[in-house]
Amino acid sequence: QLVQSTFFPPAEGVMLPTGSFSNRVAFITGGGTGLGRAMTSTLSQLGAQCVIASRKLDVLQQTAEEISSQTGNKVHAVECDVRDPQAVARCVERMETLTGLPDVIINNAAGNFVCPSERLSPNAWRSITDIVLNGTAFVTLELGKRLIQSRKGASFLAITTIYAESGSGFVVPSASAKAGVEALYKSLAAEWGRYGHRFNIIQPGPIRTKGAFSRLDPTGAFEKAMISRIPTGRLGKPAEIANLAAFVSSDYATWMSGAVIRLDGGEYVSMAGEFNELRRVTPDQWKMMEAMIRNTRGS
Ligand SMILES: CC/C=C\C/C=C\C=C\C(=O)SCCNC(=O)CCNC(=O)[C@H](O)C(C)(C)COP(=O)(O)OP(=O)(O)OC[C@H]1O[C@@H](n2cnc3c(N)ncnc32)[C@H](O)[C@@H]1OP(=O)(O)O
Ligand SMILES: NC(=O)C1=CN([C@@H]2O[C@H](COP(=O)(O)OP(=O)(O)OC[C@H]3O[C@@H](n4cnc5c(N)ncnc54)[C@H](OP(=O)(O)O)[C@@H]3O)[C@@H](O)[C@H]2O)C=CC1
Repeated sequence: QLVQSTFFPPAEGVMLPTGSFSNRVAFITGGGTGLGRAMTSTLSQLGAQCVIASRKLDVLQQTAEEISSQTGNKVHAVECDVRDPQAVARCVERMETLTGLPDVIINNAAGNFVCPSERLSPNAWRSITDIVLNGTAFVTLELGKRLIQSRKGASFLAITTIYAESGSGFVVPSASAKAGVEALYKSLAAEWGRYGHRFNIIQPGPIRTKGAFSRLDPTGAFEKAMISRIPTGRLGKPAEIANLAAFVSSDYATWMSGAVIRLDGGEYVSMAGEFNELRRVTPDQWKMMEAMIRNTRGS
C-alpha cells in the first residue's frame, strides 16, 4: 500500500438499509468465490434470497451454507456451466422451482489467464470467450425470455473490467469477450427497457481474489507496480464492489440503465494520461524544468 492510501480507507460494512432486498431473489453466477461470493453475502445480508451458480457444486454449497447461517436468509447452490446453453436452461428451471424467477441477475462468472497471444491455442481462446461472452449471453437470453413471458421486470448487472474499454495485451481473449459483454448490455439496455429490464456494468480495478491473482500475477511480481499506479494507493476490496453492485441492483437505482461504472481507485485514468509519469519529478527538478521552459523564446 502507498502512504496516500490512509486517506482512502475502505468502508467494508453493508451500505444500504436493512431489508433493501426483502422478498427479492438474486441470481449470481460465479457466486461461490471471490467477488461473486462478496456480492452474494451483501445481498443476503440485505434480505435477498440468493441463487448462486457455477461449475463446482461443492464450493457453491459451502459458500451457500456459510452465508445462509450468517444472515438467516436462504442461499441456494445450483451447478451450472454457463458455456452450455442447455445447462443454463436446466439451471433456470431449477431456480424457478426453488425461488421463482429472479429480480436481480449478476453475470459475474469469468475465466482468464495471462498469456502472450502468439501462445494461445484456438481452444484457449474459446475457453475464455465461451465463459465470458457466450456464458453471459446464454444466461441473459434464457432469463430475459422467461421474464418477458412472465411480464416481470429485473435488474441485470455484468461485471467486466477496466480494460474492456482500452483493450490489453496478454489477456486478449478476456479483453475481447468483456468488450462484447459491454456491447451486449448497452444494447439490451436500449431494447428491453420496454419489458421492465435494466442493464448496467461495473468495471472493477484490481481486487485480491485467489481466482484472479493466481492466474494474472502467479509470481506476485506485478502487484507492487499495479499499486504504484493507483492514485488511491491500494487495491480494492470485495466489499466495495459488493456495495456498489447492491446499489445498482436496488430500488435506489431504478433510473440507472445502460451505465458503465468504473471502480478502480483511479487506475484507468492514471494509466491513460500522457503526462502522468511526471508524478516522479521532484520539487527541485520542477524548479529547473520551469526555468528551462520560461527561458524558451521564439519557437
Ligand atoms: C491481478 C489482477 C488484476 C486485474 C484483474 C483484471 C481482470 C480480471 C478478470 C478476470 O476474469 S479474473 C477471474 C479469473 N478466474 C478464473 O479464471 C476462474 C475460472 N478459470 C478456469 O477455470 C481456468 O483458468 C480456465 C479459464 C482455463 C478454464 O478452465 P477449463 O478447465 O475449462 O480449461 P482447460 O484447462 O481445459 O484449458 C482450456 C484451453 O486453454 C489452455 N490454457 C489453459 N491455461 C492456459 C495458460 N495459462 N496459458 C495458455 N493456455 C492455457 C489449455 O491448454 C486449453 O487449450 P488446449 O486444449 O491445450 O489447446
Ligand atoms: N479480482 C479482480 O481483480 C477483478 C475481477 N474482475 C471480474 O470479477 C469477476 C469475479 O472475479 P474474481 O472473483 O476475481 O475471480 P474468481 O475466479 O473467484 O471468480 C470467477 C467465478 O466464475 C466461475 N466460473 C468460471 N467458469 C465458469 C463456467 N464455465 N460456468 C459457471 N461459472 C464459471 C467460477 O466458479 P467455478 O470454477 O465453480 O465454475 C468462479 O466462481 C469476474 O467477472 C472477473 O472478470 C474484473 C476486474 C478485476
